[in-house]
Amino acid sequence: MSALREKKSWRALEQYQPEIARQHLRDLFAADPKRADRYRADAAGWKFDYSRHRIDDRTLQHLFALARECGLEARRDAMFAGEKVNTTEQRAALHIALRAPARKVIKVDGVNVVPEVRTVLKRMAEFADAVREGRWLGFNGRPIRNIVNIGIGGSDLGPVMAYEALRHYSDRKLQMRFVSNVDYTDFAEAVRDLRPEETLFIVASKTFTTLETMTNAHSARDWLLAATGGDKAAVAKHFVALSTNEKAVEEFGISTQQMYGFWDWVGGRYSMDSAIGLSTMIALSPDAFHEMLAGFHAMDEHFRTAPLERNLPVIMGLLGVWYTDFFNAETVAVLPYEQYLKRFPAYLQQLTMESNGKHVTVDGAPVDYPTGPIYWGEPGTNGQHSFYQLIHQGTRLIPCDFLGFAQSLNPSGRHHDLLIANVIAQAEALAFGKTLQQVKAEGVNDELAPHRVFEGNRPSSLLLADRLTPAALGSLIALYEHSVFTQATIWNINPFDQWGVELGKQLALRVVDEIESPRKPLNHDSATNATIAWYRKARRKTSTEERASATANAAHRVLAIDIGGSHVKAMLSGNPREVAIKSGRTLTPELMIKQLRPAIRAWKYDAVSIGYPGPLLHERIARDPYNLGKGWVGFDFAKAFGCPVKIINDAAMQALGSYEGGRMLFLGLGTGLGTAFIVDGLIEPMELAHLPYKKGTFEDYVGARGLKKLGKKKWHAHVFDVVEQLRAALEPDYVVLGGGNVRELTELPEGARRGDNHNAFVGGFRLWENEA
Ligand SMILES: O=P(O)(O)OC[C@H]1O[C@](O)(CO)[C@@H](O)[C@@H]1O
Repeated sequence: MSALREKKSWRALEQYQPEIARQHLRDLFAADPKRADRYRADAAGWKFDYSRHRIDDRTLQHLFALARECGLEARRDAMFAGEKVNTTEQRAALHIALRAPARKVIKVDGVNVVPEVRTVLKRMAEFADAVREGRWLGFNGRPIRNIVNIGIGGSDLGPVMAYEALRHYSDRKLQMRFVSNVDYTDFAEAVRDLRPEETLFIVASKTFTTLETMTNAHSARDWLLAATGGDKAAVAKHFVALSTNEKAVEEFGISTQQMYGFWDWVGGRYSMDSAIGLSTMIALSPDAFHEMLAGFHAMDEHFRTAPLERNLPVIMGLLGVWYTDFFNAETVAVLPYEQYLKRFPAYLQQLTMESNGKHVTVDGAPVDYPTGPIYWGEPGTNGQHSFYQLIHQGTRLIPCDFLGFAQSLNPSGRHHDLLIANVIAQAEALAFGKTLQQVKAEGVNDELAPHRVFEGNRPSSLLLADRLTPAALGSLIALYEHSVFTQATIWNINPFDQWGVELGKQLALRVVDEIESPRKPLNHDSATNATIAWYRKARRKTSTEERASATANAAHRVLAIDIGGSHVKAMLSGNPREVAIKSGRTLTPELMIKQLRPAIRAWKYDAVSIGYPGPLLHERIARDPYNLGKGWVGFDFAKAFGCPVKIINDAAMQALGSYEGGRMLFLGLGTGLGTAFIVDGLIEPMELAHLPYKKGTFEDYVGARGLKKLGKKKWHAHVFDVVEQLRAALEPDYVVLGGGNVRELTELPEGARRGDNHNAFVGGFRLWENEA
């Protein structure tokens, strides 16, 4: 049995619980007319009414004894003193230093961190003012109007919640947006109506390595550079970084002058009042940000100094332990009756669940009691019309935290009275319910009556303040932070690490590699393998469709020409019709264009791609083709077509059209042997055909001459052998066999697939895709 369960106060609580469980809140209130006054505590502008909880004085005595037995005061003092209370990472957890007044001295490893905190805040304020006053200009001299915070977890939830909560005080000339999800939709929707020249990206990441954030930051940079014509100097005007990782910030291309730092002793979910709050400061003003910090600090001081019996975070934390461990309550609902707090439950989810979702104690022993409950919620009154039914009449016990303010920030008519009436009524209904007798007394018939009964006895806290201000928000957050800490201390777990998020991250990296290297063997369990296979298939299909439609929608209309030994074929992007003319030993470039012209007269294009059956040097034809006429080297195709022309080896063009990511080897089995190798989107020029093989070269055996000379059966065997040898040498993820003679193969080597000649056109269109 764990040390916690052996504690005297824990045992006392266990023994006492049935007695309390038997009692109804109706009786507890009836027995004590002063209950509402006695179970109330105030701090930092908040009134905490906990009278509707299933407790009495004895419960509280045992709970406070438990806190003392677990060393809460000492552990709290250790945290405030900068000791390394985050034991698994050997770090202090000093978010309280982020809001400490300048005169305070708080040391980590002997160094007072408060001056550093203040220096960063000062720099943030200077920058925030420059943006707010229109002095910070974008690359073409226009002031910044849009701020996009890119971050995830603590680098997103705090900023977005604070912005929404305090929007009332924000500068409405500035558009604030928040991008967190690696789903590109998040970024696309955030910037779709923004002008790059007026947009500032704040890349918020403690580590500056988080996959989602870095992927979005790169997309943001591409988005900006597309508007600046690739002028990288613009990055300095449009990007700032909030991080502890100076090196990675510089590697990304953001200078340290544009970086606002913080420290390893600030956990992600405790970081919204560090540099991570830069977007909040820009939106609200440095003064308002400092008011918020003062609110945090007021609650910190209350937590640090108030006796446990009057200490809001302590009482709140202990009540959570009471329900989680002695009533088996699994969740807590957070229900703000204030629309501006709509993101508060989401913010709290990270704070509470990433902190206290732990299964071992600080010493690594498995816990034998439930730890952190599930937090969830929505603003009232909306929730009343969806999930409150279950809270009122369902079979689970769900303690609720109701939040409300005396004054509305947008007063109008009866709205606020109705809002507050509802929060009061909900707490009353949950606690007192409605008995069968009361229901019947209302004239409800016997059949319906049970359905109308409210059992009641459902606990809730009421957290009330005058008005939602920056200071009120700060102290509210600090209240929950310290309540989480209180619980972690009781449960003897570390609330400051989050190893639980690592495994998924590692596996995702492995899976993404397998998705992007579609021929890589899969060695997961059968379910994971099947899902990856499903997605690979879907991705192949979508990428072909997307390619077609991207090409059709691209600003460039591309004419792709595939020159072969017997035919020249052409296709226009966005138009599935293929035209062909005969080629042969007498075909010159002039003749080819002359013969093509009538067939493509109606086509409108502004770029041309040519797949050329011969060697190229620096994207120019290096030699006339073996099987065609002369005059190809140095021919001015751009002049002849009247638009830019890209020339690529014919095998490379088909390879590009067949490419689906990863390492792909392409072999074109035609008159000769065309070869191309693509790695992560880059085409590696290769002339493998002429490498020595048996008594000749690869091409001698698997080209058209080999087929004719050796006969189908032997040719077939040589194709298999060549694929095998090249695969061993180059280690591709997959092999694509294209060219006209691929149809002679009745079977394919393992891991190889048949290319489609049509892909030559797709490759030709793709050549221009990134330049549209
Ligand atoms: O700020 P970062 O380093 O990008 O991390 C973002 C978030 O990722 C986590 O580490 C969990 O994945 C959170 O704790 C953190 O808030």
